[in-house]
Amino acid sequence: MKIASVIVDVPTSATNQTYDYLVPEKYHEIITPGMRVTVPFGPRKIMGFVVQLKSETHLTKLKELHEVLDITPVLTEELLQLGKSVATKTLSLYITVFQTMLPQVLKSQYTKDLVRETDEFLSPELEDLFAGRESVPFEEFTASSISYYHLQNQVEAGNITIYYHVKSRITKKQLTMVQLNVSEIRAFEALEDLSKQAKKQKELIQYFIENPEPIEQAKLIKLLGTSTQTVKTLVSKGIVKTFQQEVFRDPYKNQQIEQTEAFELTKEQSDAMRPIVASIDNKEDNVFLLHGVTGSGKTEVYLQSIQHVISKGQEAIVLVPEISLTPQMVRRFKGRFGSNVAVMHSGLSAGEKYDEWRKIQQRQVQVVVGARSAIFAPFSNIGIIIIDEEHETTYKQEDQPRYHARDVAIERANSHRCPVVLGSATPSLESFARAKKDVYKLLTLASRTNHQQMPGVEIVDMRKELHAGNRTMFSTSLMENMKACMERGEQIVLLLNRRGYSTFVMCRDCGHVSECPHCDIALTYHKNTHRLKCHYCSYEQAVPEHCPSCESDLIRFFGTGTQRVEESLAKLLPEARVIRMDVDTTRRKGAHEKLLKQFSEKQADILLGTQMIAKGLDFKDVTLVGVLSADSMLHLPDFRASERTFQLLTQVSGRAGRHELTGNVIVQTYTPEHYSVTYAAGHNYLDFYKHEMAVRKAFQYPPFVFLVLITVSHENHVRAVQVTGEIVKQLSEVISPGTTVLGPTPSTIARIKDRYRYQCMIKYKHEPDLIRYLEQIKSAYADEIRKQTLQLFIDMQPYYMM
Ligand SMILES: Nc1ncnc2c1ncn2[C@@H]1O[C@H](COP(=O)(O)OP(=O)(O)OP(=O)(O)O)[C@@H](O)[C@H]1O
Ligand SMILES: [Zn+2]
Ligand SMILES: [Zn+2]
Repeated sequence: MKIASVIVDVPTSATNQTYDYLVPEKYHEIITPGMRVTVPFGPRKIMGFVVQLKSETHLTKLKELHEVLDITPVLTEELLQLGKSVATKTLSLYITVFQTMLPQVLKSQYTKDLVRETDEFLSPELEDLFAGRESVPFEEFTASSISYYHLQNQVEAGNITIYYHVKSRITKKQLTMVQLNVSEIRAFEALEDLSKQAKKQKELIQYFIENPEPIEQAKLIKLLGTSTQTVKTLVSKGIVKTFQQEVFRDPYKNQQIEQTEAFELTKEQSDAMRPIVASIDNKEDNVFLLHGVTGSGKTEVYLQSIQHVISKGQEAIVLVPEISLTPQMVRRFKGRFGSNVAVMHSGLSAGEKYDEWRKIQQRQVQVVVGARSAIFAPFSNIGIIIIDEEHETTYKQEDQPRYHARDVAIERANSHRCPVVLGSATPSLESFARAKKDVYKLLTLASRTNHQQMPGVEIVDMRKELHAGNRTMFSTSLMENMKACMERGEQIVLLLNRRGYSTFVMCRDCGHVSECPHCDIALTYHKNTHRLKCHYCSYEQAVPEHCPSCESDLIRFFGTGTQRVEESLAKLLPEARVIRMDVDTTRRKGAHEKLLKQFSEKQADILLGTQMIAKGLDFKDVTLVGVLSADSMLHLPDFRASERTFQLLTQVSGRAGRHELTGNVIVQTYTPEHYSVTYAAGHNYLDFYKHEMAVRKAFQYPPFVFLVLITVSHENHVRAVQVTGEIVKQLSEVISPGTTVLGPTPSTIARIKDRYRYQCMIKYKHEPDLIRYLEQIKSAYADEIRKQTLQLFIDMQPYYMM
């Protein structure tokens, strides 16, 4: 008897367990944990993952599983284990985590084909099935009497692939390749045997004697000025053969990427790299924190460490924050490792993502560069995991499963016995504190590779500007510097820190602000459609002509969107050519890269943008960086507001003067004395760290404590408060004396989509049974949660307090 334990695709806590199914005879030899199956579940047939195989069960009446969907497992043993652990630690469902690990295409059932990958004789029964075709629908296979085991062998030998149809647009691209089918000696003989008239055939054979590698048929024909008929004739004579080769859609194929060579490392760089290499060689799962100022050559250390891993036949995972935002970064990895790199990010189509994933699964690449979810890349022999800009909050997923890529990286590194490298110019306080305690190993790059000075930073007090009668959003100093910079033919980066600063509509007479009728938040004005939108629930309405409250027609837009800065620039500095980069101008695929390319080709003087321009960009002619309003993020109700402000200012300052030309930064602010601003201006991470640590200690925030944020949402205001109160009470009864439970407090946005939101915060240092307590709370409200009248979000180590 063979029994499969299956996690089913029914995302509820009641079904968050394995179900046993009898494995039909025909699957006995092929079924492996990590394969997807369909199983009968109640009246339905649903998808699931096999997590275990066994020969006994305590159950008496077992149903048979319906179908095995994969011929080779889509999740490795290691990923299955990891999935379980992530689910437990984040209080998520197993099925949700498994699906997070896979590309979209594999999350549901698609029709699939068997695709022939060789002209070699397969086996009598498979030849019958293919009957001369290159691919056959999977159903034909299941209807035949061919065993799954037989098919699996052919798949593992690479003779057949299973192809999942996503949509016709995304199906696999095939190329016809031509190759010699005989030995070189036989080819010479064939050349002799051919008559004088068979000139074309002779040329073709001659070509293959000189170039034995397979070549695309279309290319060959063009190259030799020959025809398909010639190829066919030689195929029929058995001298050459053709076969189909799958081409992966390469999202970067239209870009010329120059090959780069390794730099000779500076002393600082090689000092940093030595312990990393030692860890790789000794198979130690150390976590390194590479603290390097902007432009100190962290990336080069990553590249050369990866080279070492590749040469040992191992694999590397590199995480970068939302990679589509840093095409320059991808170019650097592709430039060094060429087609040995898979790239994974949210900007790819479902088909492209699937292709990149398969390159990893089929061991066609040794390196993956990707955003957060690339941490689940199905490599089996990882030699290093790198997380660039480790302080970035995008490494934390904000919906289920609420995992942090850093934690997952450390767990995988432990399984693979390899190092993790966390790199940043502004490490998170958590990571730096761990490095100070020697939990992580600190590596430091204190100077820029070219020994360029860090750029000079001038802080401008915007209150004084206002008093002096300057009502524009540009200080006198910034204006003068921009003009001078343009006269020298150099370039400018202008940062508008828009978060918490969106454009809203206010009545000048009575101060009425247009708010969303379903959420407690001001509506955002969208200029291109001239409408007001809610960013939480997508509600929209036309801009009112009269104030809904006092009938006045003095309705005005407030806040400073990038569009307004652009308009203002056009008035004050008409000669400047401006590229605006924000969510609106980069929505289309590839737009981001196009804009950056234009800027690098000096088709513009000013690059104006939001946070997305602060990171990773490296332009040699940028000598001036202007920050329009440094403090717009400081006043967010979030204990990390100072840290984020410091990080952003440091990162954006790092864009100036990275090459021969010296750089200059102007920071405009209404709070020039704030330590985030002054330490960033002084390029002083260490003193910022000390100051901020003192603040965190005083108010008991991470890294001194761990946090859990529980958010309760209900349509009924009273019930929301009540449930939150009950949770606070229940927790207070069980927790240890050092732990604090705060609440119930209304969330920062107290209502979203007509649901009231209350929260409870736990601060703890050591609470070994916490997960169990939280699970108990979840199950206490399971009924209400299932009916969706109540929503309960539990966020371990939250990054957004809203
Ligand atoms: N050993 C070296 N010799 C010469 N140039 C180098 C060396 N290492 C790196 N560089 C160059 O120095 C510049 C800065 O390096 P890099 O971008 O890797 O720094 P970084 O620390 O990753 O910067 P940031 O955090 O600001 O993105 C790059 O143009 C890079 O090509
Ligand atoms: Zn009004
Ligand atoms: Zn809304």
